[in-house]
Amino acid sequence: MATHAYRLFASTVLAGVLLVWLYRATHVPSRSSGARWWAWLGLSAAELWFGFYWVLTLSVRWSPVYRRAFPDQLSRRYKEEQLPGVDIFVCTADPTVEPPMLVISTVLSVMAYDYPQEVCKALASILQEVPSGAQEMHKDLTDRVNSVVNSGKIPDVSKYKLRGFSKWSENTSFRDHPSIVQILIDGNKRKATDVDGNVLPTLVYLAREKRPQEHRHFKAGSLNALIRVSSVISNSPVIMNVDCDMYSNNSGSIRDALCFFQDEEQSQDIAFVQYPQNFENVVHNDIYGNPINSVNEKGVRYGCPLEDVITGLQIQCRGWRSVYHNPPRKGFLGMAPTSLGQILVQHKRWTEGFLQISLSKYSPFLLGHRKIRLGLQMGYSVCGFWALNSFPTLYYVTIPSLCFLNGISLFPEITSPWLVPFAYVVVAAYSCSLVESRQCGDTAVEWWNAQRMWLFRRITSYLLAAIDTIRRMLGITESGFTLTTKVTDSQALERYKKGMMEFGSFSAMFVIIATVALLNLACMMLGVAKVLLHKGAMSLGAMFVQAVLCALIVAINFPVYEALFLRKDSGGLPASVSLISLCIVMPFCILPTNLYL
Ligand SMILES: O=c1ccn([C@@H]2O[C@H](COP(=O)(O)OP(=O)(O)O[C@H]3O[C@H](CO)[C@@H](O)[C@H](O)[C@H]3O)[C@@H](O)[C@H]2O)c(=O)[nH]1
Ligand SMILES: [Mn+2]
Repeated sequence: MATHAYRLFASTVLAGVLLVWLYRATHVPSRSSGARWWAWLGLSAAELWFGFYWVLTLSVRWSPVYRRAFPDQLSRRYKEEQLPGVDIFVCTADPTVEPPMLVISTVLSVMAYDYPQEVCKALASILQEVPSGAQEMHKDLTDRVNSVVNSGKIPDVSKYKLRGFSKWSENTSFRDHPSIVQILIDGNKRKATDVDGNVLPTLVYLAREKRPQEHRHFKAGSLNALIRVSSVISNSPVIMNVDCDMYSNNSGSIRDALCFFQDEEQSQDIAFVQYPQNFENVVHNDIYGNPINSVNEKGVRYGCPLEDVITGLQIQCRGWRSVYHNPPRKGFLGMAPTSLGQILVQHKRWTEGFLQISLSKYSPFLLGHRKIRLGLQMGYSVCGFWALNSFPTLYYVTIPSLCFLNGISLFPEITSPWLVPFAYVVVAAYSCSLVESRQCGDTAVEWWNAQRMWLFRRITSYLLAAIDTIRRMLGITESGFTLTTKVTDSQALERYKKGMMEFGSFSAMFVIIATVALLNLACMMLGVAKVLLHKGAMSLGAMFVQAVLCALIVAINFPVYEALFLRKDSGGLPASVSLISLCIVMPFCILPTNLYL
């Protein structure tokens, strides 16, 4: 029922989009109008893209599938010893941005799964650059781990017990060391139990070999190293991958996932089950509009910072299917970045990875041709083309406002019937997004914050990702994996909890954000003043849409003005950012349009 209602609604929006395109095509101003003609052309291109992109997004809403696991049925059908072995991989790459205590908590959480340990020998592998005493559950564990991290040396007592760690000698370094494998708990040899007598799973520590001249292939390299070790130690048929910042929140998740893998009808085709990325540290009315959905899966490809997506796509193209499982009790809880800079950098990495995939032979349309359904190809492309949204969005939040300032009208007048499709498309699209947010449990404020982040991401992360992808294709730069920082300083955390946006240091991304915000503020104030002074309020009719658009951009940018002018704390925008954006905005306010458009 809901699906049919959505399809009907989507058809009306499509009609609106077509009418908008029709208006653009039939009302083109004469070439002699100069600036207006150019601005019109750009706006038509932007709207053409937005319409096309909206059609792509239909694919993920057209026929949704809802899954439920019945773990009781699983227990009824399979005896404990018939259940397949499961190996759990936890990767970590850098002890400064990923504190070992965080990694240890994640490892402990996955060791606590409700799953027959004797049978499955759940292998929790830690891939870590510095040694740590992960299995020691003493009350002074934190101190000891931290002292190992700070000194970079393992105490002799551990060396004696755990000989693998002795390979961390004076001569090894972060980027240059042999493979180190240490079985911390061996479920095979003796019955390893915790203080309460519960059986513990096998726990293995692996630091893969690293040499300065060899490419590490980021997380994909880690996972493949873990797969090799696991094939020797346990050779379990099922692998589970958890990021070091994503701890288990439900001891039943393995059994839930197995319901799909063991399903009598569908299991033959199912290669991976993914759980959504949920975050624990997100506060009420989160300023950044988290959570961000991503995936966890198995099987790994190199050559792209989005190893998960490219591998998942390849698996699908080989005829396998996947399951997205989003149970009411969250399977995993992770750490969301709590500063704007971190979030934007994380999104830049994702966007760049997606665009790389879309432009390569692994593009969902090329690789997936005749192998996966069109809907799935489109679904992949929704993220695949994130980057391409940057140019039309940047255009839409600058040019109409500048034209407003200069008295150039680009939209139907307030009295024109052509205004209806524009208004309908915008109101319909945003109401739909608000309803979806509310259904996911977000508050209206969170939705509003998410719209702001949507704008920021498009004009910064997406834009820089597009530019860097072009640079990479020209051979100027190489792509990298910028780890998301998992430590936040306490003052910044306090500000986050109060719902303040964290800017802080200088960044080109902040310059773009501040410039767009300032430009719109200037256009709105000067534009309204001009209309009132010279032409009277009646003339606002021709500019109505642009005035509203400009005012909305100003409204959504409120935290930016705060950070530019009002805030005194260290999370505000640095003076250098304000200065540069002012210097960019000034000329546009003074010069007549004909000179730059
Ligand atoms: O060179 C690297 C870089 C990262 N990692 C690990 O990869 C995981 C994810 O890294 P993180 O910095 O937390 O990135 P996120 O953006 O939070 O991760 C999302 O995006 C990644 C792809 O970009 C996916 O691999 C993740 O599953 C997904 O949660 C962590 O366990 C890291 O330790 C490595 O092992 N080696
Ligand atoms: Mn992460």
